[in-house]
Amino acid sequence: MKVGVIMGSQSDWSTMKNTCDLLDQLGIPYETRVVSAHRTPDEMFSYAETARVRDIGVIIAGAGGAAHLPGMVAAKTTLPVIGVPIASKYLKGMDSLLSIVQMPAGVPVATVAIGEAGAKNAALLATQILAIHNTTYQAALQSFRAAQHEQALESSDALV
Ligand SMILES: Nc1c(C(=O)O)ncn1[C@@H]1O[C@H](COP(=O)(O)O)[C@@H](O)[C@H]1O
Repeated sequence: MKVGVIMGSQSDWSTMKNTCDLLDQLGIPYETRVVSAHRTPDEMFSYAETARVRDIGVIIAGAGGAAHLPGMVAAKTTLPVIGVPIASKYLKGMDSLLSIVQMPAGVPVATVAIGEAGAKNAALLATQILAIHNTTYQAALQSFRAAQHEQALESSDALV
């Protein structure tokens, strides 16, 4: 089972690369695609409708501005969808965040923080979902946490 990483535009890649780099680090298979509710609506529906049979277990959707992509994908699949708000030029991603997070009851999108931190947490959340029944992924997450723990302690030592 893999993660589907999609984004509304190629211009989102500098943020969404953080998701893919972390999935690589954790050893999680994924595919990437530019799909847009606005610019390629038919392809977006087809992506969402076929995701499960193509062995995708979780979808991570990054979008900026009027960020309809995560919600529209969520409307067409019962796979979990994690939305990453991209930092937009004029409104700094507040538009993206509110577009993604304020879903009506019945069609959830798990929304993470704006930008790089959110993109990384999306990868971790997706891995945690896939790890429910996968002990290899559980071990990868434990190693990640252990390394993070060491790094935090070391950064504290470096303050002197
Ligand atoms: N929010 C969406 C959707 C969508 O929601 O379907 N499609 C493109 N976009 C967003 O438009 C922004 C500007 O895109 P361009 O840089 O291509 O003009 C991007 O952040 C993209 O996610």
